[in-house]
Amino acid sequence: MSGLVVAMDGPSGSGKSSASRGVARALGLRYLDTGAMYRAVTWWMLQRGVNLEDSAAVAARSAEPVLVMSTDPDAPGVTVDGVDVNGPIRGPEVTGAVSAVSAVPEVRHRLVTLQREIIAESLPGGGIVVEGRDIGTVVAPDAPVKIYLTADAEARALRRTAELDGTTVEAQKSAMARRDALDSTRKADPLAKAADAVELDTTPLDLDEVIAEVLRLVKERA
Ligand SMILES: Nc1ncnc2c1ncn2[C@@H]1O[C@H](COP(=O)(O)OP(=O)(O)O)[C@@H](O)[C@H]1O
Ligand SMILES: Nc1ccn([C@H]2C[C@H](O)[C@@H](COP(=O)(O)OP(=O)(O)O)O2)c(=O)n1
Repeated sequence: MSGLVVAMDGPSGSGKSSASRGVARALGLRYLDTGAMYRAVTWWMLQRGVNLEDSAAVAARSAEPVLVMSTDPDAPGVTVDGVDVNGPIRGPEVTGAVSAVSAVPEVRHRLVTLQREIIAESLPGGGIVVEGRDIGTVVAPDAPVKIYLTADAEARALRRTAELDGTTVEAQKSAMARRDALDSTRKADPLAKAADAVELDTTPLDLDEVIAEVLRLVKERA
């Protein structure tokens, strides 16, 4: 029995996680947050004192962290070497370092392999909504539904600021612009819209409207 894969890509704050979880819930699918995987590896590298400026040092240890993902859209999460890291991976230290770690080809190769295994395991149960930066282009290029979410920089910064303590819209805007630039220009698997992805600008939409539009696209395409 074949299942459905919905690929959801886009920059930080475009609404990927919220929309993907909502769509997975509505369709009874699993949900995979690939950004949490890059964040968890980054947390592990920082814990071990690996010099993140040295891509060879990151590559040399990239096979060590053992990640276990929860794909329940009501309780998503990640453990690394058995440690629940769902709090720390959202902190400023990991957020500031994750682009450097995710630019290392060995890290990407390992995580893309793991992501494809998780996708394959979900198919007999109906399928999965997978969100990240390279899902429609690299991880699941055959996904029948590919969405590229965007929102303008001000809206994305406002959304992130509302989630985090002790930050301002301006600080978020510049941190997000820096991360977008690093994620977009890396050689391996850059943030890019797949040619066959549908672009959805979420700036004027609330979350329910975004979910409804994605569900409409799933109905039309899958
Ligand atoms: N369409 C929307 N309108 C307003 N706020 C939104 C919308 N989509 C998501 N949000 C809020 O914006 C924040 C970032 O959304 P998230 O789904 O984490 O984005 P991403 O995964 O792309 O970084 C969250 O607090 C979320 O509740
Ligand atoms: N498929 C993916 C997912 C995330 N990444 C990288 C790039 C991002 O800056 C970080 C963190 O991703 P995450 O989706 O958690 O970021 P946001 O929640 O959107 O701020 O990981 C990636 O390179 N490839």
